[in-house]
Amino acid sequence: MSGFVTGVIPSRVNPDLQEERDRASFNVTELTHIIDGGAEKTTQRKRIESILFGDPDFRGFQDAKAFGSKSDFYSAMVHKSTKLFKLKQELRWSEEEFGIALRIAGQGMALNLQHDMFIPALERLATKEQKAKWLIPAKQYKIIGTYAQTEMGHVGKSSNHAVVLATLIIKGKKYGMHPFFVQIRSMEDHTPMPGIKIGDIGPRMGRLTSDNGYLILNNIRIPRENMLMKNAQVSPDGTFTAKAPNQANYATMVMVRVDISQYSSYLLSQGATIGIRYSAVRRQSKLDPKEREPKILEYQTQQFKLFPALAFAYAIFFSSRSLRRNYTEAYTEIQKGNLQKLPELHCQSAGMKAFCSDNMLRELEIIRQSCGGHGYLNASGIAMLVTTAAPIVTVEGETTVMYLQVARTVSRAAKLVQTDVLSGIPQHLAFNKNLVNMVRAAKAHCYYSVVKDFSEAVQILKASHQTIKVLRTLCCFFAVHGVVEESGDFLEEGISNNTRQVVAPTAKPQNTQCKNTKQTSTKRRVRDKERQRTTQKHQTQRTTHKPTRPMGNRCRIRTAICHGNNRRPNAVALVDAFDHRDMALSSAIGSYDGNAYERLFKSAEKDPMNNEEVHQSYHQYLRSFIQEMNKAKL
Ligand SMILES: Cc1cc2nc3c(=O)[nH]c(=O)nc-3n(C[C@H](O)[C@H](O)[C@H](O)COP(=O)(O)OP(=O)(O)OC[C@H]3O[C@@H](n4cnc5c(N)ncnc54)[C@H](O)[C@@H]3O)c2cc1C
Repeated sequence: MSGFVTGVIPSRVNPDLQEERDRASFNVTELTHIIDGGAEKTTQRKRIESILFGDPDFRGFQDAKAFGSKSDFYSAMVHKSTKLFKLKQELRWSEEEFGIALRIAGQGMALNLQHDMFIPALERLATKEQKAKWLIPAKQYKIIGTYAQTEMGHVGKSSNHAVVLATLIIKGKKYGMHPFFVQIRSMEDHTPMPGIKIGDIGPRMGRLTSDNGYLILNNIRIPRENMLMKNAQVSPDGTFTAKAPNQANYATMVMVRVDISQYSSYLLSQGATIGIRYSAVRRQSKLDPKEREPKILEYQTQQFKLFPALAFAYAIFFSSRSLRRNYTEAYTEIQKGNLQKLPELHCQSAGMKAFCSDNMLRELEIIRQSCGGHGYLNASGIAMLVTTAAPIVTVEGETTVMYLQVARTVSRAAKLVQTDVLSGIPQHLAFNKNLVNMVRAAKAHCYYSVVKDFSEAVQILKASHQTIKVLRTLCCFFAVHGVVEESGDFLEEGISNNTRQVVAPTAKPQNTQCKNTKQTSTKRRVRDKERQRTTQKHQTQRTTHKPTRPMGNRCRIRTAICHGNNRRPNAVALVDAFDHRDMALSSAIGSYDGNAYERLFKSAEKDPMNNEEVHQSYHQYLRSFIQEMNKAKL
């Protein structure tokens, strides 16, 4: 009997989903181990998951997420955060274990900034003596802190201390932004310190659980010793000495950008799991009038929506893991006083932060729409992912601004600015005139880097032939997807004069695709040299060119990708490999057993609106209104 009627969720896996799993051509557990970083890391993660989801306080939050006021959410999250901090101490979790717990325990934890920014800022910016004074109490949760760089958006209700980034002025001379350690609330009763105005930033889109606040410092005197002086010092007589370039003061932001890149792949992998599992159990409309309604995953258009998202999730995963390695290496050097790699790291992390979060948000919204009406429900899990992801493109460096930082080192964009400057346009105007091209160049550069990282990761992977084959196919798909999406640029640049050149996969699915991608990137390398020579020719082509119907070709290529590579059989297995527990996904339509409708119904029943058959508003307003209308003689 259906769970709709009995209110019971079947214990069996939905046969439609099982059918997809049975088709997989590779070992899912092997890929899970690769994602976790080894079999022992999978065991470690599962142990932490069991601790967290075995605790009713963490389980109960799944419902609070769906029903409740902003204040309820915040309270639930403060409770959850403090509980997690205590667990860290009681179970003596390492930083790595705690990082896993933070990722799994949920998005938007109220006190996340303590570990995301406050402690890292003290670690990176404080002197040895300052660390003894503030870092140790922060790690013991004796003080709760935030990181306040922009005017609004940091922790408002929870924190009692802040690392404030402010302009240092000595005797009227400005020395740039520097970090200061400031007490913002009383340690006795949590009231704001004199001269401090602090509060919640107000209703916002999603993120109901996090504590975003405003902070105003009015005539606050911060003692000289409270400037975090690892990178620059001010002596009692006002002498300023810099030990490192000012960029070093943004080391915390670089670290957070690396975190965001990795977190983006995590959120997108959750979204892809929900979208693909749901599409395997949802049947709708007719393809063949004689057959039953197909799974929506059968539709090419549905594959168009979901497979790029899946490829992005894997691509960003491998690339951000490589960025993490680079960061760890560079940070070790930085700690030894060698700051040589800092500018490169700054640029890399800015580009990856923008690329990963930007694409994650776009793909999540596509997945949400691919779930039809249920994608609109909180119970789907996907709607919550979109609102969680939305501010990530803005925090720690807004996407465009980040891309522009990358563009400053992209040679083609620099040439465009240079050409304008040489023609007599003032530099700032030349810069502004080329901003759109610069962002496009930065995006292309980032896409290329992610493809490169992904393919290098697959090349050195020690795994079975089947698993490597699946990942290689996914990597090729991701590369070709980028070419297709930007086919206009490829045509314009003369890299391809007809996008049909990359349609070849239909004939020879995987190898030909890789070859074409390789050819394309080789052509890209020689593009700059050729560009000047061919400019004249292109101009002639553009004016005399017969339209090549790029949109038609674009569709054909995407069809070829989805079909030719025959990736469909592995779609469910590829998302299963992320191994998201149902508790972590918090999705009625994306659960492992695929019993979407029963879970949706059960979730709707939990809505407090359904506690009574007849809502109080009927007695208050509706009944009298209906009666009045019935009496009225019209
Ligand atoms: C949820 C959330 C949490 C946050 N947490 C913190 C926190 O803990 N600590 C903290 O200090 N801050 C925090 N912030 C603030 C956040 O860091 C900033 O909002 C972010 O850096 C963007 O800056 P902005 O709001 O000033 O946007 P703006 O810089 O004003 O951007 C607005 C628009 O102008 C464009 N623009 C700006 N500059 C340029 C340029 N040079 N060239 C071209 N276009 C440009 C942008 O592309 C964008 O389209 C948080 C914000 C949010 C939403």
